[in-house]
Amino acid sequence: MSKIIKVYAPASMANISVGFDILGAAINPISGAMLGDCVTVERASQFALVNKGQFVSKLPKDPKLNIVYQCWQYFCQQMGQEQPVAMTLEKNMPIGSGLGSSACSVVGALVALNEFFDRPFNEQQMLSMMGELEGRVSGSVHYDNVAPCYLGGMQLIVDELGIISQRLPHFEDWFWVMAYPGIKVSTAEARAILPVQYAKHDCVAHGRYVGGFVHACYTKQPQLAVAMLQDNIAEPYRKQLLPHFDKTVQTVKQLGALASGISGSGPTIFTITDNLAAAQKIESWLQENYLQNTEGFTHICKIDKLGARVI
Ligand SMILES: Nc1ncnc2c1ncn2[C@@H]1O[C@H](COP(=O)(O)OP(=O)(O)OP(=O)(O)O)[C@@H](O)[C@H]1O
Ligand SMILES: N[C@@H](CCO)C(=O)O
Repeated sequence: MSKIIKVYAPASMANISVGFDILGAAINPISGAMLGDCVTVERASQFALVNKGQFVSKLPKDPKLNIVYQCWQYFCQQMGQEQPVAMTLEKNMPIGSGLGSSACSVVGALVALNEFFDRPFNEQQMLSMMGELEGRVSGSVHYDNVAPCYLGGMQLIVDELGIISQRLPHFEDWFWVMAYPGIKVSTAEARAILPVQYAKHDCVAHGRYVGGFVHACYTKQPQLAVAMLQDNIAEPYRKQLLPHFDKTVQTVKQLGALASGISGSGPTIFTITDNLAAAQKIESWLQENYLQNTEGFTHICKIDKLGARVI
């Protein structure tokens, strides 16, 4: 029987307000819906890529610009031999959503290829390849979508001593209400609007927030963690790209949100609560008020502990 590998790569939220480019988590809707891309690899005499899925029409028209094609090329280059395969991408994630859409395709493609060829690359080599590919489409190498999408859980990018990312403990009882309004924000553009330099007091505050959040996760202090979830690096500059962000944050707080922020570079927002009834109330309000068109959606999620997996 011929070998076929199919991999599911979950959506992720980068930054989580407090960790610009260094913190991210994979997410999983509690409804059981699969929020992520799937990539299939099988043997072929020449390379082929078939695209399908809800957001297939949003992919670049030139197939060589599809990041999945570039993943295959780069993977073969790193293996030192060109190996033709037939790949299928199920593009279920909207592009430019802040849910790590390109990361889903990159991670799905590289994990499927690595499994298909009996794992020529180890975890750190894989992560490094994923960062390189993500960097090609988003304007700079950052691991805060690819690392959680690949490894699952909440990931802190350390990138020292040969280790790119390590898992942080998270609060199991938190619900993450995700709302994608249906409009596109390009990561490269959302990066370009950020300042080149920050004032000393902002750097000090940022260090306090991210240090405090990591400490609170390890010492299981949810209240402190919530207080530390502040973004003084990206949110003040990016919120203009999102529909009435300040009013949305204010309203969901009144509905029971513990904290809210921009998922990745937006326009998806996340809202945290430890209460399912409040999560449902917030979700309904966001559906009515934050979605801008029929492509928008909401999901109540938990952190996905598994990351990319063969299905
Ligand atoms: N398979 C693919 N999936 C997603 N984007 C792709 C793919 N192939 C090529 N691209 C291109 O990569 C770019 C991805 O843009 P961008 O980084 O803004 O989206 P994103 O990954 O959805 O963002 P975010 O990480 O904030 O969710 C787009 O220009 C898109 O056309
Ligand atoms: N950390 C990246 C994530 C992009 O999805 C950014 O905020 O630009």
